[in-house]
Amino acid sequence: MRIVVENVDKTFVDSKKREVTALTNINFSIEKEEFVVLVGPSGCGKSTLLNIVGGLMSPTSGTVYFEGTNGKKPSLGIVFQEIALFPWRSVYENVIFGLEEAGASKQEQQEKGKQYIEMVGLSGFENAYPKQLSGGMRQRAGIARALAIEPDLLLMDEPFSALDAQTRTIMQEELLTIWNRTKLSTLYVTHNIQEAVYLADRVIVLSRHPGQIKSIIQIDMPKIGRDQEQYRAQFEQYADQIWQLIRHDAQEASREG
Ligand SMILES: Nc1ncnc2c1ncn2[C@@H]1O[C@H](COP(=O)(O)OP(=O)(O)OP(=O)(O)O)[C@@H](O)[C@H]1O
Repeated sequence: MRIVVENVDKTFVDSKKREVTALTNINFSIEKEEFVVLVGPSGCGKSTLLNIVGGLMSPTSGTVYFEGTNGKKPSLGIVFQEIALFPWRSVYENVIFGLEEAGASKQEQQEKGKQYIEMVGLSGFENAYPKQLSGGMRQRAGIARALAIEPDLLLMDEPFSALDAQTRTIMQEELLTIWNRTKLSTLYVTHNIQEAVYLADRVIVLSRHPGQIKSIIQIDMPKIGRDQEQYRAQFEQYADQIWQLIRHDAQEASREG
């Protein structure tokens, strides 16, 4: 499956009835099994673009289409910064939610539920409720819920940004391990450059006012082990290249608060 974003523009009307161009002339694709990261300063339109790709919002003009679906409606797994788990459902019941909705058999629900709870490292917590979990564990449950439906495309909007730095590093590592097993086409939003270089096959750098693609950078390093000593110089080069591209916009964004 390939996802194509073609000539997408998005204009909002703000509370003072002024038009705000959030995105303009956005063109890119997500190839089968590709991990694409959208990076850019605050307000450049990352979340808007992710919502448009996920069909949660329509573009003002342009299209998003899926190739190679054999006429089937593509399925999407979505993980947001603040995972909205159902508080009245246990971890297991949250994880199988999408499978229930899709009408999967009880046996399939049990098998997939077990498989993805194990994959995110939550075995033993099946019967726990969201309020009993730490922030990192809630994100794990949310990821398992998104993965359990085995979606055609995984959309992640700053999934780890509310976590402390150590938990975040661990979750990034584990996400790569999971990705290596599932090979899901993924669109991942972050404003963190290190995270982008660590995870991406390709990084799409957005600029702001209006949000448009400034550059698309292929990360030519092995997917697993980029944090090893031998890649340190290359890693820093990519990070610096991206920082130079967004520096000016990021400074402006921080002045605007
Ligand atoms: N519903 C809305 N109505 C009006 N303007 C909006 C709306 N949603 C987003 N915008 C504007 O569109 C632009 C892009 O917003 P968006 O949230 O997509 O950016 P972002 O890159 O995800 O930002 P952040 O990193 O801060 O989350 C911003 O200027 C924002 O103010």
